[in-house]
Amino acid sequence: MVEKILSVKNLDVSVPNKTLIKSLSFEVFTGQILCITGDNGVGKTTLLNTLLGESKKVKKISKHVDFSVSFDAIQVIPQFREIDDNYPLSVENFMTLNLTHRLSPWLSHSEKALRAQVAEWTNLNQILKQPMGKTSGGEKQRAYLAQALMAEPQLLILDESTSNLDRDSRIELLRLIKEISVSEDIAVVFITHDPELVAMFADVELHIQNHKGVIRKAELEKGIANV
Ligand SMILES: Nc1ncnc2c1ncn2[C@@H]1O[C@H](COP(=O)(O)OP(=O)(O)OP(=O)(O)O)[C@@H](O)[C@H]1O
Repeated sequence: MVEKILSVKNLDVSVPNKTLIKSLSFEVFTGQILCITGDNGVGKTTLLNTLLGESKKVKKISKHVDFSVSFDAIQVIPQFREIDDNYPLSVENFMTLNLTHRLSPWLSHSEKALRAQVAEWTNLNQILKQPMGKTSGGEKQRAYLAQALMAEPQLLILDESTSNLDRDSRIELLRLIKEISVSEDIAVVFITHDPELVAMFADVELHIQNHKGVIRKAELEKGIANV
């Protein structure tokens, strides 16, 4: 069932002494990918940080930002991070690194079952025992996605997470995310500069220009069928 996860109404996005985006309004729903686009410096990452700040507040009194989920239900996958070639942790151990509610050093049956499910979704089964340092760029981003999915999020946020990947890996990552968002009812917010990915995968595009956000529908008919 489609559910509204976030509603933003007339929000001003600012940094000290400067308003970057004025009176921004949009909504985010489960099973959908919202792409946020716009030139460098228009305020996309600042918008994201503003929203995350609101989601952390215990008393939700903002007139402008209404989350139907708590901060714990939100996972962020940032831009590609450097992992040293000698980083020894295996892909499967990396996936469970952030499980916070563990009472013992061992995984429970349900955590193992979830890890197996997530490894299948993210196409990591063949490399679970491989050290993260020996994985490719695309495999690393899928491992970050898997780590985020282990938290069973309702909202997944990707900030330029594909920018260091080659075209095939970018498309594969987004195709997986699209499938998972639909099957697991996860809302996705994807900040990107890549028009091809927007055309293929966005359900809605929020384009920021001249301090304003404009909603554009992606041309879905050009979409996944052509991949
Ligand atoms: N804490 C801060 N104090 C002052 N200015 C800031 C601060 N944080 C960001 N800025 C400025 O605000 C503007 C928007 O930055 P932001 O990173 O949100 O843009 P962006 O749209 O995500 O850009 P990019 O596509 O390059 O990542 C930039 O000019 C940046 O220098």
